[in-house]
Amino acid sequence: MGKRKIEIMDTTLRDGEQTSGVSFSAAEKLTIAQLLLEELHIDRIEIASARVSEGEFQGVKGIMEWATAKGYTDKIEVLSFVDGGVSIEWMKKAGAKVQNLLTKGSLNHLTHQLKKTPEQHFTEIAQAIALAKANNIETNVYLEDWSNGMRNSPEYVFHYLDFLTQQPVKRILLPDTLGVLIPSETFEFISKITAKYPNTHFDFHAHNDYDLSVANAIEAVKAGIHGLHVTVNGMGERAGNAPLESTVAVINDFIPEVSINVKESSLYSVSKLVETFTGYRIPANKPIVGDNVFTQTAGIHADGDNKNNLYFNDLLPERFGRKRKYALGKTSGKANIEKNLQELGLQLNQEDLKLVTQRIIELGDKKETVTKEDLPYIISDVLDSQTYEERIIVESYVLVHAKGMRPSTTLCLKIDGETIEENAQGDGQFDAFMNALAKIYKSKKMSLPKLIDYAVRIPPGSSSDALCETIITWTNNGKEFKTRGLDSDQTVAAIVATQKMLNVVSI
Ligand SMILES: CC(=O)SCCNC(=O)CCNC(=O)[C@H](O)C(C)(C)COP(=O)(O)OP(=O)(O)OC[C@H]1O[C@@H](n2cnc3c(N)ncnc32)[C@H](O)[C@@H]1OP(=O)(O)O
Repeated sequence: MGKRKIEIMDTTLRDGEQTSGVSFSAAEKLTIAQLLLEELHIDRIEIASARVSEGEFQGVKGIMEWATAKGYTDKIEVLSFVDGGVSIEWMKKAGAKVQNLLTKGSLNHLTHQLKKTPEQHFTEIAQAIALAKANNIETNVYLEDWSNGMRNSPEYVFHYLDFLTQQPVKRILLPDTLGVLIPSETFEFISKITAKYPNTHFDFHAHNDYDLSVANAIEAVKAGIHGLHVTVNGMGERAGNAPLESTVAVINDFIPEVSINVKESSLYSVSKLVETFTGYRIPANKPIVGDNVFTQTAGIHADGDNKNNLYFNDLLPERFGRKRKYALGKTSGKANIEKNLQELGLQLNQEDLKLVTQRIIELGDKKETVTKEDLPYIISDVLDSQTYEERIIVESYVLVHAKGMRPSTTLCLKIDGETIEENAQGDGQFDAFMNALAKIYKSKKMSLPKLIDYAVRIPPGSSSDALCETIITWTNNGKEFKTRGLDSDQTVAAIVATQKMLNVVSI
């Protein structure tokens, strides 16, 4: 028997955009829509709410022009309202072809928000569906607050579903709008519905208020649901929606009787792009996509990985386009350090390895972060040897920051013994420094890694003359790495980190 297919509907561009403080531009929406459909192979996407704004209208119009040329119009959905045709008119002008009509799935919401009777609501819904059909727009229907409806007014929900399943509706969408379900209830409610209406397509839409969105989505699949709603990075209102990444991994690893289309190996790159567009940072411990989730910190774990991969589970980072890392700090043993040295192409004898391990543990004890790129410096320092020579040295600089003037820098850089001087302006002191550096590199026809992240923190435990730790993330030839600088001045710490970067890439 073939596997049961579960449709994945991604609503990053609609419900995900309801994350407080997040707003996509039309161009960002188009890029994300293209990646969701073509790179990740998501089945359907919900891209906006109708009527919201002119920007939203332009976003939908742009996506629909692209989708029409590609033949994807039936994969693209817009949330619409029971509003006497205003949403349909808006969608028609934007070229959208599928409405997800927002209706009331609990008697409580119907009575207190719309202040209507079920019969009045159903009549208006039938009109909205008919009007859409007349305009060549297909209809799916959301039962907003459905989960509370099943708890508190099940007779209303079933009365409504009896009516709705007779309407020309393609899918019925069952949201746990307030994220109140627990897995056993999700299974019970959805089982009742799929048993009663075996010929109707139902989607489940989870929210994460109790951190149960993925668990609920899984129970919905077991109870016979046909589609699941997710968002990239679990974005969404309040605690967000079911995260695409973990929902996909759990289904693939634990429910073999169903299949989904999503391409796992592109999950990480799309997640990072959405993070960049939204400025909504992915927590480091977020499964699949967080910075730390494929990093072994404990020495014993790194050692076990060398001995038959004893500390691996099925979530291999390569599945998601990622790599395992080995952290450096006070819980590192020599196995962690050897793994990092291998990556840098460096080797130490056992005695030196012990000394370097000891120094890293000491730094970790002082709460300092140690990156792989710090290793050459630590080795050179600990072994007091010529192991590591700097080819490139920031010899001197003047940083100017004065009110009413653009920040500027004069920089003298020594490359293989030759000193070169340049001036530049920038948006800030460090930007001016980087612009001067870029000029020097250009004149020497050398390429400079790209800065992709800049984080400053004060190591906990520092006294009032606090040291700043600046950790800069760079990319060079598709490889990402971090360097760190420590100084009482933030810009100087950044320059220290930059000098390390210049030498690391020239090893
Ligand atoms: C599934 C979900 O996540 S629900 C999220 C729904 N999406 C959104 O709200 C998108 C953003 N919303 C908006 O831009 C606006 O709220 C609009 C354009 C939809 C409406 O704006 P406004 O007219 O200013 O009203 P407001 O924002 O206060 O919304 C409340 C009105 O919507 C009505 N309403 C609530 N649910 C619905 C519905 N399903 N269909 C139609 N109207 C509804 C309320 O009864 C209320 O009407 P009233 O003022 O006549 O009492």
